[in-house]
Amino acid sequence: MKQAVLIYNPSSGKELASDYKDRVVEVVSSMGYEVQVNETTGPKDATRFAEQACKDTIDFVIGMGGDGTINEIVNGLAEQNHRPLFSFVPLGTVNDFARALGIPLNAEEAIEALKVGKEQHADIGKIGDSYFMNIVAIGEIASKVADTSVESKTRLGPLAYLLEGTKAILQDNEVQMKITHDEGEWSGGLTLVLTALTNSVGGFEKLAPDAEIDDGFLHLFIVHESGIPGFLRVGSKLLQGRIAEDDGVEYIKTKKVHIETSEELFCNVDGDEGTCTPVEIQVLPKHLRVLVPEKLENN
Ligand SMILES: Nc1ncnc2c1ncn2[C@@H]1O[C@H](COP(=O)(O)OP(=O)(O)OP(=O)(O)O)[C@@H](O)[C@H]1O
Repeated sequence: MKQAVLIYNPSSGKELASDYKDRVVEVVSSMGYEVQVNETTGPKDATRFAEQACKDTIDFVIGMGGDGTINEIVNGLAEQNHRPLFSFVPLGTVNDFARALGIPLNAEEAIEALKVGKEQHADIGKIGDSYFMNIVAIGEIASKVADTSVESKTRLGPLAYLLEGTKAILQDNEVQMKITHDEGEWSGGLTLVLTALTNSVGGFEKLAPDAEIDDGFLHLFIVHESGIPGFLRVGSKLLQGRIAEDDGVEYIKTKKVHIETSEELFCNVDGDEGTCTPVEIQVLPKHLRVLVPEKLENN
């Protein structure tokens, strides 16, 4: 019999994971799997469970939790030779990877969608020694968003990100950066660098409208605009899905990027605090096999 492992975080979202666990087991069992359930208790548990699932040559890993849990699972899968088919039920406040993959944001619908899923390849990114599925953001704003606490995210939802981001803009701190990518180099005073794998960032799905989940590229946005007026203009272009056209933004498709900064900055990796600069970021094309709702197949 095929083997599956469910890894879920009981504290995710509005703490609804436990309510959905039994239904996931029921649905995945109906797909012909024997299902083992692993509940996380704290940081990196999901990574350890995912690594173990690979070592046990499990066929299918299902995650349930917010982007933090899904990121931890991807980190557990990424380094292993045997990488099981992967899917997940999103329970976070933002759920960027689910948006990018077309997985329903409603947990009950996402669970039912497993039954009619199709396999698709997905790129992932590597930053230093860890992996991401969605975005690395570097700059004062990015550091602030990573400061948003789990409690505050649960209470305020996406508003928490907006509040923290706005506070950071008001501080108006421009850092010197040197950015080396496949097409050359950029140096100067910068407020924000975004390195995206998908089109969905911070719950907003128009950052990189051209980005496909398996296109083999990092979509690099260098925002060299500082101050509130410039940011508002960049923000309004972003809302229209046209940020790449703004004079205050460079947009480059690259497979690798190296970023050095005049002062050490934390990188915000998939919404959480990651490593510090300097950093090297690269794409690992089609590194994961994911189960997604059928309509993505023809994209
Ligand atoms: N049982 C638990 N109780 C409390 N915290 C846990 C538990 N298990 C894991 N965690 C922590 O929860 C974190 C991830 O939370 P979650 O999956 O909700 O992501 P998130 O990034 O907060 O999601 P989002 O930002 O989309 O709401 C993990 O990094 C881990 O440290």
